[in-house]
Amino acid sequence: MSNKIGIVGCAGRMGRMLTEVIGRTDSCEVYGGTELPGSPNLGKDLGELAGIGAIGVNVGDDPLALFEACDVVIDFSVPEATLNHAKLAAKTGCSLVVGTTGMTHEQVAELEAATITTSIVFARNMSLGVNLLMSIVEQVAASLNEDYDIEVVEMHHRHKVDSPSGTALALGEAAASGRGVDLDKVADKVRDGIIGARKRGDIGFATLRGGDVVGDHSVIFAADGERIELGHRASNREVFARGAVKAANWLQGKENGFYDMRNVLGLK
Ligand SMILES: NC(=O)C1=CN([C@@H]2O[C@H](COP(=O)(O)OP(=O)(O)OC[C@H]3O[C@@H](n4cnc5c(N)ncnc54)[C@H](OP(=O)(O)O)[C@@H]3O)[C@@H](O)[C@H]2O)C=CC1
Ligand SMILES: O=C(O)C1=N[C@H](C(=O)O)C[C@H](O)C1
Repeated sequence: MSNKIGIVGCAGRMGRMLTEVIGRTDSCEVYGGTELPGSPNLGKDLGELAGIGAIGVNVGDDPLALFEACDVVIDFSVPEATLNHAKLAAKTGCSLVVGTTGMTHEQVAELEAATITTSIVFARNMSLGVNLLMSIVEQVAASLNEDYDIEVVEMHHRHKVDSPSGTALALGEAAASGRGVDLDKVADKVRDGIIGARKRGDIGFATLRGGDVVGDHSVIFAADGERIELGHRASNREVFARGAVKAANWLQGKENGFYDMRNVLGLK
């Protein structure tokens, strides 16, 4: 039976890419999509927005109706909207795939709380490559001591609003976990002016923004005399959309619970 997928934020960069990817994926269909009331895209055909031609599904502004009608909803939007959508998922029992970044620990805990009555996949990066990279970073960090300074560098397009990226933070968490420390205690995210020498054991972050860069991430382990660099570059958003659709199909028939892409990809 075809998996009925709803897309919230369906006119956004990821929303449009999702329509395209679902359109050419067997066993699922775009069943509806929403944008905020007042959006200039209300009433438009999702396929037209995605550049694949009309599919007979129009942009609405009633997320409750979407959650009631669909098997699973995919959400790449903003944290406040995602939390509202998690409540609707909990109320209706509809599954949810969340790619939204920029959420606080408290907001992620709220998302998880919704899984008492539904199933959610939450991943700050849905690509296979980045999820593999996380495992590798954890392993390398576990093998090296604090003589190796860890720095996470990311670059994204000029429209991105959150910093560091969700992926950069997830990579920092993987490094911290490998080293057996709490990222919140060692993260150094802001450097400006006479800040003094680098603190041993810190995990630093650097953010670059510009042009149409889809998403570049590097984790650098720098010691005296040598440097290891592990990285990933996304050259289009399709890698994220493919991961999200895989997660949406994987969720069919799953127990209520809070999952991530490493569950979906069988990496843990
Ligand atoms: N996990 C992953 O693999 C990836 C995560 N992301 C993350 O996904 C998020 C979205 O990215 P991107 O697509 O580039 O951003 P966009 O701004 O292009 O898209 C977000 C869309 O959501 C809409 N929106 C906002 N609030 C609501 C709401 N309450 N109901 C319905 N729609 C809403 C926006 O409308 P409007 O423009 O009118 O505000 C917009 O159309 C970001 O947090 C980004 O970091 C991105 C790529 C990959
Ligand atoms: O906003 C984006 O574009 C992206 N956001 C995610 C993040 O914050 O890590 C994932 C990807 O890098 C693209």
